[in-house]
Amino acid sequence: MTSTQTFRAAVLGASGYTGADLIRLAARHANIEIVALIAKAHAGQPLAKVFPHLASLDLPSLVTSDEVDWDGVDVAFCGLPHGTAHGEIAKLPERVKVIDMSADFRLRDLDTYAQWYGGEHGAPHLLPDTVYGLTEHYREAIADARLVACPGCYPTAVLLALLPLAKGALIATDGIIVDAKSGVSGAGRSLKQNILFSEAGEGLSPYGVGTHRHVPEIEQELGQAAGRAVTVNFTPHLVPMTRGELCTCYVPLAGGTSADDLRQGLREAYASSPFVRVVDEGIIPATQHVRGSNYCHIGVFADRIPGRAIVISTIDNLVKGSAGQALQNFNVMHGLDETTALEQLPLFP
Ligand SMILES: NC(=O)C1=CN([C@@H]2O[C@H](COP(=O)(O)OP(=O)(O)OC[C@H]3O[C@@H](n4cnc5c(N)ncnc54)[C@H](OP(=O)(O)O)[C@@H]3O)[C@@H](O)[C@H]2O)C=CC1
Ligand SMILES: CC(=O)N[C@@H](CCC(=O)OP(=O)(O)O)C(=O)O
Repeated sequence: MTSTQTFRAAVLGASGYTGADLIRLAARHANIEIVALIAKAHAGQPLAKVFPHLASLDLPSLVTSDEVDWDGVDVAFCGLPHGTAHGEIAKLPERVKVIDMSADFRLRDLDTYAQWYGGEHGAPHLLPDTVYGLTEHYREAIADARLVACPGCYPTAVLLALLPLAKGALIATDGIIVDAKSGVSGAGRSLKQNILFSEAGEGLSPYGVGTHRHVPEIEQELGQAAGRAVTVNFTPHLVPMTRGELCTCYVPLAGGTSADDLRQGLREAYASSPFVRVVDEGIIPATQHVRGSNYCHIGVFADRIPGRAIVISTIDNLVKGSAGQALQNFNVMHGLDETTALEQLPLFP
């Protein structure tokens, strides 16, 4: 649907990577006027100083949240660290719609949240009305939501590949193994030793082995789809590239199904989803095929081990894995065509 209505948007975390990509994409959206850019350490600086690649945009300077006139804001995109976002979102007027890219509102169970994120939730009263923002699977609920919790980048790639298979009982739910890889921008822009060029370059580092906080998020959604508890073995790796994420999922087939059935099931599930492409046999998804775009490419392969298949899913962590998906949710929440301002093709090579 096309509309001429303009929505006034604030970006929290505008000096971070997800904030920057959100601004890059939203600046070309005909229905969005960016009215406030919020930061902490960088507050007071012009956007062009923090992000010279956005210098051609005529946008306000970075400010703190307290300096914003929230009466003049319709929607807030939140790219704050998890553990910070819930407190900041709780302060916003109820009439402001919120699209959160942090992890703070993704887990529905408070005990699970406390166990994996360490500490009490800052806004539990908002959780019951929060919608999980995996657009392709929650469109109707997102359309009516006030607060949307966009999935983590790894859960986005994994769940787009596996949710329809769990829902359709095409795979068994015990013994799913996910081998995941992410570019360094997934760790954000703040300084951390493990993402220094000299430590992340020319190496491949597993991390969060058996303990990564995306495990409960993936299990929450797969469990709900399957109608019973699901456990997933998930191991992420840091790869010396800037953007991109690729998840290789080793899955047990449900009795009698084949890799072809899985491919067919995914094709049917995503027949009306413009950003998910189930690639043809013979094509192997790679991060270079989706870089800079909102696409997710999924490939299905037979495994030499009888009774198993391999499903490979790839996204750009900053686009489909955060800012692009946030904008896709904005479009759904405002009755706009889902692809608005997300039409750009991947950047290759
Ligand atoms: N990077 C990625 O690929 C993805 C990230 N996410 C999630 O999105 C969120 C943002 O990530 P990312 O952009 O990478 O992070 P960055 O570290 O790049 O940016 C964080 C932003 O938050 C601001 N900020 C930090 N602390 C506070 C505070 N106490 N109050 C107000 N603002 C604060 C920073 O402002 P300043 O620098 O001015 O202090 C900065 O603008 C995180 O929750 C992350 O987990 C989700 C999916 C993918
Ligand atoms: C490479 C890297 O460090 N990646 C981040 C994931 C970023 C993300 O998408 O997830 P959240 O929104 O849940 O932070 C990590 O593993 O924590």
